[in-house]
Amino acid sequence: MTTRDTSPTDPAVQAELARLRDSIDNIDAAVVHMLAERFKCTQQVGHLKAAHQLPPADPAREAHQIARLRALAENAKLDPAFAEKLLNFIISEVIRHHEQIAGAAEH
Ligand SMILES: O=C(O)C(=O)C[C@]1(C(=O)O)C=C[C@@H](O)C=C1
Repeated sequence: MTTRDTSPTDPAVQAELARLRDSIDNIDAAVVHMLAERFKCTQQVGHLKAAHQLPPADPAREAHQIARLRALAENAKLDPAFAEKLLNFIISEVIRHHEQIAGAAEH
């Protein structure tokens, strides 16, 4: 049998896989809920920035967040490069939202 074989496995292995997948599903749900809360906050930041003509991006704040997240990741034994990439991905979406809000406020 190879590792790619899809034939039925030992029931104990199936049960362990199902148990781990239940935990993964719970964690993924928590991540989605936490991201939704974060985006609710950043939407408010976007409106505040647009109302006061502040730029969508704040590179100094981002540098601080990245340094902090990398340290947290290292303590948590998570790859800091991955944590940085993930934060940059989220922030780039936030900046896109901020730009849309600012654009809409101009009209
Ligand atoms: O804190 C801000 O000024 C934000 O707009 C929020 C946020 C973030 O998502 O954390 C997004 C864009 C900025 O460049 C920095 C941080």
